[in-house]
Amino acid sequence: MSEDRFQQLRKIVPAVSRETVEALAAFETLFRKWSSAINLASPSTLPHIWERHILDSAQLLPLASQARKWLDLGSGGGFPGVVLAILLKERIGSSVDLVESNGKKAAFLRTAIAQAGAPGRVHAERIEAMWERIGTTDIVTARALASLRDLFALAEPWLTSGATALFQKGRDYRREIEESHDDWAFDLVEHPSAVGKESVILEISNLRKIRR
Ligand SMILES: C[S@@+](CC[C@H](N)C(=O)[O-])C[C@H]1O[C@@H](n2cnc3c(N)ncnc32)[C@H](O)[C@@H]1O
Repeated sequence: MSEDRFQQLRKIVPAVSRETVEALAAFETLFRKWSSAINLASPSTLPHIWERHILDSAQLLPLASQARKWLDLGSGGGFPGVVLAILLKERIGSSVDLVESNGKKAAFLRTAIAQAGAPGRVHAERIEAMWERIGTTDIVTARALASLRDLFALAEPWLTSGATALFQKGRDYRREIEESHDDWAFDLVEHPSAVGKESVILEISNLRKIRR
């Protein structure tokens, strides 16, 4: 493991151990191996997995330092869900539920979680069917899954039951916020991304549906 990577991650997650950085590097290797067989990420991002995907996912952890129960919707190749599960191994009593309806991707997620011995459970199901199975949670994450408005519809049961959302969003995020206000009211904190210049993490709590 390179010292550079260890220091980069320490800037984002200050208490991270060398063992955890090694587990993340092993996840990156597994990701590359499976990417040649199934489509896990856009090929243009493959040379930059560490920065574009792993650090981008890791930056969510310090925003919820007390959270124990995490839920990642549409986990795809494991961002941010697998990265968070690997980091949460150091936080006793924490876990991540990962929901991914694509069977091949879910098989990859299970392999990655098992390889790392991370506290994650993979559900090869549709998000819409998961509320009763998973129940309340502290944090809901989702990256590159849907517009904010559609994310609210998918995550409504959790976000109206006390969970906080941490949604990574790109440069169009202001338009998405505006559009979502047609149907939803919520408390919002905008965090600048530590990784992408024009990106943000939207911390959303107290979601309410507007009844007209
Ligand atoms: C564009 S990918 C993003 C994956 C990952 N979060 C990332 O940032 O790399 C969206 C993923 O969500 C999954 N997905 C979309 N709609 C879903 C649903 N309703 N239930 C479960 N998974 C869903 C897709 O199969 C796909 O793997």
